[in-house]
Amino acid sequence: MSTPRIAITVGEPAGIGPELCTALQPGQHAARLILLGDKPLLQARARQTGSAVQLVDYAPETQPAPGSLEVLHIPLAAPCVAGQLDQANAPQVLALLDRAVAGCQSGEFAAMVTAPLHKGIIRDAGYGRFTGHTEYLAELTDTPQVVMLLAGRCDAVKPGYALRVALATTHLPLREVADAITPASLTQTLRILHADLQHKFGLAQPTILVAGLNPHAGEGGHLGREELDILIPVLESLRREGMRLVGPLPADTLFNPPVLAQGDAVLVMYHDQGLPVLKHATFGQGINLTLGLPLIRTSVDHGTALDLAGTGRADGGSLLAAVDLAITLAANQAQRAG
Ligand SMILES: NC(=O)C1=CN([C@@H]2O[C@H](COP(=O)(O)OP(=O)(O)OC[C@H]3O[C@@H](n4cnc5c(N)ncnc54)[C@H](O)[C@@H]3O)[C@@H](O)[C@H]2O)C=CC1
Ligand SMILES: NCC(=O)COP(=O)(O)O
Repeated sequence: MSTPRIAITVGEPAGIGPELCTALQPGQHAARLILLGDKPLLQARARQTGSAVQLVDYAPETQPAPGSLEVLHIPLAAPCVAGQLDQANAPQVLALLDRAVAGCQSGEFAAMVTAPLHKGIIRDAGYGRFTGHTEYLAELTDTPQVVMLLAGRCDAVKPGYALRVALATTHLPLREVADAITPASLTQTLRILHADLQHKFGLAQPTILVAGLNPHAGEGGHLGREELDILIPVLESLRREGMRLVGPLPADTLFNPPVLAQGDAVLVMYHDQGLPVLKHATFGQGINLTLGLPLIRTSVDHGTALDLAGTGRADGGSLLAAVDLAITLAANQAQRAG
């Protein structure tokens, strides 16, 4: 069997993505690592941050020399200075994703890993509907609904415990969150999460802890009706299908270790209900995985960190974890396919 190829998009050129990518050690992975980005930028950022890695041009059918990182060169539109955003380069950031997706769909790549991009500069450049990788990849692959899941090891719950936090809504203004949680969307989110806990994480009968939307999970309807009108009926209906669902639970106490220990994953209703807790517990080694896509996509748990770009001080642990997970998921998928 040939060595799997993993596409790694280097993300926002002014951020820490390029230097974290050139700090990867290809010899440590059972896969070919292909960096999708501007080659001169990657060479410059590697020099600036003290990486001696050998960057070679990607040729699909040619196995690179041991220890070298392959680069699929997609040029920037304008020169880039670390830490300084330039909307002229936004189309290139999206072109990296387009190329990675095309390669995953054709079978050229076994999986894709994304280094962080800057959502604001892409919007400033005129991509008015862009809200993040998750939504963009769903659109590119014609997937009506996907689920964002972040995960990291959290020994405070119990040794080796994997804290997995999935989101019922992703990058939405808070004002729009309640309206976005419908019986149909919540049902589909739980179906995708349940199926991927089984297939991607090997949990035969996963237990999902579901957070309420309102304070105290609505306090019996006195602090909001979404639990009574939407969450409880959806959970009851899916329980009748055999899913193990606990909740809706008040989000303020759900993340206490004894409660977390009863589940395999948490479903929160919105971005900042769950991710601050996850990042507090696991920042620097967490991963972000998009569930429900027809391809494997993992990512980092952090953003572009413009304040650190070019310094070589950014922690590469999360990118490493994302690459490792992509390789594992790709190997599992290949094994299932026979
Ligand atoms: N997967 C992605 O593409 C993600 C992109 N973002 C985007 O990144 C941009 C900046 O977001 P912020 O909220 O400022 O978050 P951020 O994660 O870029 O920075 C927050 C703080 O964490 C630090 N930090 C981040 N990554 C680090 C690392 N690897 N090692 C050490 N310290 C690190 C930064 O220096 C900063 O102090 C935004 O446009 C946001 O949308 C944010 C999260 C994920
Ligand atoms: N906070 C996680 C995050 O914003 C990741 O977004 P995405 O770009 O991976 O969709």
